[in-house]
Amino acid sequence: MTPQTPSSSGSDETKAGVKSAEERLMVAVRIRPLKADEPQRVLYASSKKSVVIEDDTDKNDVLRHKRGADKQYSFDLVFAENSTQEEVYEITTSALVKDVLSGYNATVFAYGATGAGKTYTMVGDPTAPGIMVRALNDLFKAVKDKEDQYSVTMSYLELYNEQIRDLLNPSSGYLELREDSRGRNIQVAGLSEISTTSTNEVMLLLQKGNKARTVEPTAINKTSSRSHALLSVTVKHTVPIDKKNHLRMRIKQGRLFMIDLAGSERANKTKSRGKRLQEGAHINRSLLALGNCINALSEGARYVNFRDSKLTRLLKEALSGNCRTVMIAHVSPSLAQKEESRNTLMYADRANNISNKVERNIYDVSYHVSQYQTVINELKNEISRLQTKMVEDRPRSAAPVRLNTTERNNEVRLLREQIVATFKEQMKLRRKLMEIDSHLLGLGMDAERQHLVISHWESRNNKLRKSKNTDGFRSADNAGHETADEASDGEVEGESAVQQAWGELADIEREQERWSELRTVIEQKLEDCRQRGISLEDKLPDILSSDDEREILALMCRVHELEADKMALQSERLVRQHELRRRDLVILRYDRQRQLCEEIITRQRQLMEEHKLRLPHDLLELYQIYQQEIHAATYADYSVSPIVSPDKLPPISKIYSDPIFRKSVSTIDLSTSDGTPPSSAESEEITQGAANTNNVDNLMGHAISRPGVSMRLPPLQTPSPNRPPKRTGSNSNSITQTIRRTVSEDSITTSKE
Ligand SMILES: Nc1ncnc2c1ncn2[C@@H]1O[C@H](COP(=O)(O)OP(=O)(O)OP(=O)(O)O)[C@@H](O)[C@H]1O
Repeated sequence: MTPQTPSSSGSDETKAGVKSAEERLMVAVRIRPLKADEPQRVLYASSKKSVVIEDDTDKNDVLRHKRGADKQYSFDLVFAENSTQEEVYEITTSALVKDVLSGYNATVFAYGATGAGKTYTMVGDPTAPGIMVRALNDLFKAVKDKEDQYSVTMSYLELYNEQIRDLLNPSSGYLELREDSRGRNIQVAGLSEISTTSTNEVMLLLQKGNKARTVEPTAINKTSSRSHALLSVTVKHTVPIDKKNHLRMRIKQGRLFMIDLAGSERANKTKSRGKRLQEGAHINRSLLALGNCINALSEGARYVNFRDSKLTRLLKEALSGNCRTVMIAHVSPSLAQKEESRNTLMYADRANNISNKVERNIYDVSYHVSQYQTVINELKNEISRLQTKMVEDRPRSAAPVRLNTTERNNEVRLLREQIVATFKEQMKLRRKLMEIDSHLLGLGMDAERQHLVISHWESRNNKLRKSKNTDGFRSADNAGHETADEASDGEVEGESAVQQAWGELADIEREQERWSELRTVIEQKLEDCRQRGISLEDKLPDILSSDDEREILALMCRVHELEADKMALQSERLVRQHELRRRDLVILRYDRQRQLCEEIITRQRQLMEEHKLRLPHDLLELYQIYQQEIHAATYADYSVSPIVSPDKLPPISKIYSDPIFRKSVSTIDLSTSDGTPPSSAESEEITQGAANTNNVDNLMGHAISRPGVSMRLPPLQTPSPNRPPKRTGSNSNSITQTIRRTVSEDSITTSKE
């Protein structure tokens, strides 16, 4: 077992995929400075790796003093009182950021008693930013200008009184924690995952999240965090598999968790009463559950109960899964907090024994291509085995001599047929395995989709419940009742959608089990078939001369080579299809973004008009350029891209009414898609719409034509909040599903070839 170093990123990828290594959780201790009102220092860093708690018994009381003694604790790192924020970040976390960029999961969490300095380390203040700010800064610096390769998403939640709240969208109410039946795949239903590549935006989000945290004064800390805060950043890096061939892509995905735990506390010390007392009980309960897990893990227990609290369920991956983890234990040097500091150090000492299996998360996008590659490799191995046999001079029996020519020829023909038949069967079984793998992959994706459906409806229901409660407080006018009724309808709908999704998830899991069993059976059949082929080859020396045998083996080599070439071609074709579909998806996404921009611009213009705002000249110019661009794109795309329907490229409708754009309106050809002129009603619609300067929305729905292209501008497809998702999910779901099915059909088609 390697002790975990925070600088462990590197190239450890193996041919088969990814190498995993056992790494010990790194434990660092940070001592905060003594405050002016604190009486006496009893704790200090005795070296860069050790802390001492002094014996504070009265030195004149010899007997008691003898019994007590200074106690030293050792850790991976100790940060003394004068350590800076930068030092702490650089030594504990900066390397984790690099790890996350190369596809590892990592967690850094701050533990300690109330007022010991956890929030200072994790969040800091504007003059001394903490780990969260610095890590996000470094991450975004690393991916800057590489938006085509990296995508970054972030979420921030707080666990307060065993309830989860989205700190980036605090109004969404309490969120549910979900996991599959085997306690894996832990997800927070409905948590916002914000995608951004802008450092400024992310800093604003972080500030917003920190402001939304539950903070209350206690006797020990004026700004005591009463909740555990979990910030998660996921970085997805898409790179070509080999430099020459940019069609095959690979995804590395790393996730960094940064956690500021609430402080462990003693009610009498924090002078907590009422609500504070209840909070404290929750905080302590979850920290106790965490402590139990740490104890069990450090003792190497086979079963660790993570289910006792939401905190431990959320930290399960960080503590026992595929994750590099750093714990920063915080202590105060003050005599007043000696007991808390001792407990923290003991807790941290235990955590020092925990180890995790860490591996890089690399997913081949062209999964099916890798399946082909596996079969090609197997064929190549067979070829080299046959070639070795060809050069071997194997002992021969006298049988060939005893047979006459016809008998020998018949025998040779029969053997050749049998060998070819077993080879064909092997190929059939290999393809069957590929189909099963594709199906299992599809089932995995289906399961993920069901989790998404559940998350979606859970969060919606939370919102509905919240709005219903708010309505309950309002005056009992009709409108209020209607909204409440709608909310409960929506809730019922949501509940049944969630139930259906859980049902489907259970079906999928059963299906996964069935197919996995089938896979094992086919794998065994393939092995039997291979052995049969080998034993047939072994019969060759008994009936054939060495030249005849070589001829048959050479023939077999050729058959294998041809099959391998065929597979290579099929995989190449698949790669191209993949790439085309991927590009289609990108185009669809851009088109969606463009439609949204369209709507935003149009609405903004409407507002400007309503408020009679004069548009600056340069903005008008920009509109004009935009419209020209849209026209140019329409002409260019119409001929080459069948995916982007030309009727999704409308100009800004309101622009037609602007004097500056009148000219371009007048050039619009009012013909329909089939080349025939529009009906008079249609022409009228267009003319009236264009002339109506006050009603932009009218225009958004009207038919506008360009040379050879008729368009009825589609409304933006805002999903109806009350409509349950279809079984195939949202648009993007169905796209994913289509892709999976098609790919899976590809392998099935090729298997029939
Ligand atoms: N290393 C440090 N240098 C300077 N000031 C510090 C340091 N650590 C903590 N402080 C100060 O001590 C006070 C308490 O720190 P902080 O709020 O971070 O504690 P905490 O462990 O997060 O407490 P709680 O669990 O109650 O939220 C704050 O005023 C903070 O600025």
